[in-house]
Amino acid sequence: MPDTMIKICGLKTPEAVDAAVDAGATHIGLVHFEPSPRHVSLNDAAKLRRRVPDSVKVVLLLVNMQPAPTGEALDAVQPDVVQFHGNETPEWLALVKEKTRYEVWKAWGLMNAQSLENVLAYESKVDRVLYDAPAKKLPGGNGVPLDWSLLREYHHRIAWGLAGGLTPENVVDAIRTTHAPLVDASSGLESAPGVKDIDRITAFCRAVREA
Ligand SMILES: O=C(O)c1ccccc1NCC(=O)[C@H](O)[C@H](O)COP(=O)(O)O
Repeated sequence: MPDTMIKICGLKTPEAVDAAVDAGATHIGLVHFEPSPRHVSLNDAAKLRRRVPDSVKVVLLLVNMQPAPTGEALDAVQPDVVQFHGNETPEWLALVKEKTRYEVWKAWGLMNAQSLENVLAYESKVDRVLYDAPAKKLPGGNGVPLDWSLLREYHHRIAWGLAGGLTPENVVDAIRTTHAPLVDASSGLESAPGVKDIDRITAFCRAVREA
């Protein structure tokens, strides 16, 4: 079984980015969504992006942006992946995938078996679906686990990843329950909203490798 990919999301500082890269993250996430405590400006995201080695993918995270600002954000940051974390339609994401060079991910709030069926509207329109807990005060980054049993023995038709309330303490169980090929964590690796804890980033990556 290939190693589980690791996305550390909501990074705002060079120190946190460097720590995630050094700890073995395969993806680092930059949130451009002003209501989030992890929001980074496009200028800061571009600076952080430039310090990431080619071996690690940079994911720019957007929420319900219109086409023109989406293009401006992608041009400014030049990520490897764009993750849409709002109510973006399959048609819009298929257009982004067709017209740009970016890997396209769709975050999907997983509530029940029906929501697992509903996400199939994005099949062949995105590169990966990131299953997360349903939106709460924020569309994501809420620190709430989803029901992993929904994914036990599920036959996935779209490349996927697991997010939602993952921590160094629960990620081994999450991987063993779901066999997620990628895990994503944000608030569970923080000492305060938006403040990443370097030791927790390191512990999370170590736990994933031991799963
Ligand atoms: O992280 C945020 O603040 C955020 C805000 C708005 C939309 C998405 C956001 N995060 C996206 C992610 O991919 C998070 O890593 C994911 O939702 C898991 O977050 P957490 O439950 O805090 O680990």
